[in-house]
Amino acid sequence: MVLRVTAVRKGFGTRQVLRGVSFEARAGQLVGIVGENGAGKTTLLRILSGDLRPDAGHVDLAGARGYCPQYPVLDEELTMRQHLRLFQVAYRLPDPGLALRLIEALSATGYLDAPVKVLSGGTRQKLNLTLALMHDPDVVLLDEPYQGFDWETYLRFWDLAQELKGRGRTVVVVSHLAHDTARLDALHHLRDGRLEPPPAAGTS
Ligand SMILES: Nc1ncnc2c1ncn2[C@@H]1O[C@H](COP(=O)(O)OP(=O)(O)OP(=O)(O)O)[C@@H](O)[C@H]1O
Repeated sequence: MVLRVTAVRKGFGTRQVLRGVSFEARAGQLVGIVGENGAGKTTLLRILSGDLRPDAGHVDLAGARGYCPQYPVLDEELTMRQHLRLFQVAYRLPDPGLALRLIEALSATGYLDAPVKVLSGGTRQKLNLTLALMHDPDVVLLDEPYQGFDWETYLRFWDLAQELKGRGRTVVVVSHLAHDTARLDALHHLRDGRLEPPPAAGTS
């Protein structure tokens, strides 16, 4: 099992957001987590990414993770290419080849030398997604990854997700909309701080 989440709990002040979240995902699985606004999806993904500590419970994750946050954390003054360069160094990659292929697959090559401050929301999101995927992580954690995408890009996103799955990567997609469920291997609803349906007993 590449990802095992066991009885994760998290609260902010007196508000208990996650009340015992458990699920598992194998290599090559595409898992969706849906829930209403404020259900705790981002909180859960931040815990999986290591950005936030749970109050209780465990996250066991094998390999490298790639985290695409809900809101892009980009420097307005830097270009796309400069972001790729920064992350290439941070990830210690010998070359930006995969990043450039992702930018190409998302039809954003024409914006490589534009500073982020002039980019549209959808194009920022393409960069955000590329930064999460460019080191080819084993577990990909995507928070509303297709927000702002036009229809063509949305379809390309799912092609990318399928390609990652085909190469044995584990992909977790968080969304407030439960559409395109046929593309997923498993779909969990986050409701009242727990996932439904609960994992079947004895599955591994
Ligand atoms: N750092 C924080 N401090 C206090 N409360 C927080 C913090 N982060 C999240 N919350 C609260 O936790 C609850 C869940 O928030 P979260 O962002 O995880 O929901 P979500 O399911 O991702 O929502 P959305 O679909 O609107 O993005 C909300 O009530 C939110 O206000």
